Amino acid sequence: MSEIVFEGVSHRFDQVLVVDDVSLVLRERRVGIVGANGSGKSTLARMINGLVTPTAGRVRVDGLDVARNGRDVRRRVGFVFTNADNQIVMPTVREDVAFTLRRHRLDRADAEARVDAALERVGLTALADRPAHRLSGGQKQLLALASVLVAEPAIVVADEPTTLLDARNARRVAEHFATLDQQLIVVSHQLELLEDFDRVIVMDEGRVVVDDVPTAALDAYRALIA
Ligand SMILES: Nc1ncnc2c1ncn2[C@@H]1O[C@H](COP(=O)(O)OP(=O)(O)OP(=O)(O)O)[C@@H](O)[C@H]1O
Repeated sequence: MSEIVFEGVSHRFDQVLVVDDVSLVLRERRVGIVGANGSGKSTLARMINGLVTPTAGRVRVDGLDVARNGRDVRRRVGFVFTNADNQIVMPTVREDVAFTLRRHRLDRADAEARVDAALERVGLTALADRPAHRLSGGQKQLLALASVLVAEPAIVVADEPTTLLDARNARRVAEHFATLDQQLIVVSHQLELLEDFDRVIVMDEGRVVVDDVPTAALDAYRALIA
C-alpha cells in the first residue's frame, strides 16, 4: 500500500481557514472521509494530488512532497471528480480513456492494450466507440474511473463519485470502486458506501474530529449531525 501523510496541514481561501491543522497518516487500503457541507473534505482530498496546495504544513505521498513533486505525485494519484462531465474531454469512450496516456510514451500497441484493459475493468468494452457525452450518468462515472485506471495509479482519490447518480447507478459505481486493488480515498455523503472500508475520518469545520473504524466513525458522525 501507499502512504499519504498530512503534516500540520492547513488551507485558507481568502483568509477563511477551511482546513485547520490536520495531521494524518493514511496507509489503509480504503479510507472514507465524511463531514457536513463546507467542512473541508474536498479541499483535503484535492491536496493529495496537488489540485490544492496547503497554505501551511506539508502533504507527502510515498515520501514525495506534493508541492514540490506535483508531476510525479499525479502519476501515482488518480482523481475522480463528482461530475464526470467535467472529466470527459474526447469524443468517444475509447479516445477519452486513451487521452490519459498521451504523455506516457507508450507505443501504440501497448497504449491500446491498456485502454482495452481499463474499459474491460469497468465493464465499458461494448460502449468503446460510443460518443462519451451520450453515456448515462453511471456509465460516465465509470468512464472517468477507466480514464484514471489506465494510468495505473497506486492511489485513487474520489470526491463524491456517486452523488449525482440515481440509487441503481450509484450502487453499480460503488461496486466497481469496491473491487479496485489501489489504495482508495473516498469523500462521500453516502455513508453506506463506506461501511466496509478500513477507516473513516469525520471532518468538522476543517478539523478531523473522529478517526475510527467505519461503524464507530459513522455512528459518531450521525450523532454529530443529528
Ligand atoms: N476555490 C475556492 N475558493 C474559495 N473558497 C473555496 C474554494 N473551494 C472551497 N472553498 C470554501 O472552502 C470551504 C470548504 O469547502 P470544501 O469543498 O472543501 O468542503 P466539503 O466538505 O467538501 O463540502 P461539500 O460537502 O459541500 O462538498 C467552503 O466554505 C467553501 O466555500
